[in-house]
Amino acid sequence: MIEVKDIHKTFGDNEVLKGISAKFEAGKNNLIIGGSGSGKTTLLKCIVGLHKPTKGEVFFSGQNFSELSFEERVPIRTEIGMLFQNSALFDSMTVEENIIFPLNLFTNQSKSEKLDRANFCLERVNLKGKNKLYPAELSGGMKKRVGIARAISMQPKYLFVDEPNSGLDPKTSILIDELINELTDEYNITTVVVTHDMNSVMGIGEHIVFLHQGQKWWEGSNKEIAHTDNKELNDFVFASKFMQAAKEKL
Ligand SMILES: Nc1ncnc2c1ncn2[C@@H]1O[C@H](COP(=O)(O)OP(=O)(O)OP(=O)(O)O)[C@@H](O)[C@H]1O
Repeated sequence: MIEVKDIHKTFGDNEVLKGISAKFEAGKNNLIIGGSGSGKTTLLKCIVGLHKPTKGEVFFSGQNFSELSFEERVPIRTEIGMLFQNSALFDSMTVEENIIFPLNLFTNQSKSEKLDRANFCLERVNLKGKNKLYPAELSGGMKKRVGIARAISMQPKYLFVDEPNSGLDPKTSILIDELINELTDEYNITTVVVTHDMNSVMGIGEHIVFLHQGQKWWEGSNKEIAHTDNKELNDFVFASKFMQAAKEKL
């Protein structure tokens, strides 16, 4: 489980996060949603340590990450898998080399152990045999799946995903969501996903934190969202006529 307590983040005179507290449980898809500029990515970066919160604390399985030194954070870092926007694959490396990269950095595994792990992860994301391709030879959906394979190569306890559906067609988006959902469940991962995608919200949003103007404005599940009377959340989720019509049928 991950817990954030009273997270504030200010850039210059721009107070982006104004005291966010939330718990993200293991084995659950935890979604952070909100309008553009509401602070979603900033919150994600504060949790993983890419930003230092101006105030507040982050706990990984009860351990206060915020008060650890860079070296003391290493064991937790090795338990974190990340998939950021545009998949962030290394273009000069093959698919296999990309997946093995974290294993080279953080483990003493032999070459054949690393290869076995890469093959296992590739199979798990339905890309068996694509080892020797380069990122430029992959579609957007395949790149995301390689990104996921790399993120799970270290068997993470925590998985952070920023906009997994950006640039994907609706069908591929759903496949990526389902994959994240299955892995979360299968390995009891604490998964935190930042998303704009309403299909994801309704499809895999077991626990949703809605940010508005730097604050936690609403929290609940995809089932609860359909019946919320929170105005800002309603305006955000059911902005389109199509979503409004869908809501009326729920
Ligand atoms: N490194 C930074 N330096 C200064 N300001 C920043 C920095 N990172 C983010 N911000 C500001 O913080 C605010 C929130 O940005 P953030 O990327 O967290 O929003 P978001 O909700 O993820 O938006 P989007 O949905 O558009 O990606 C924005 O006003 C942005 O300009």
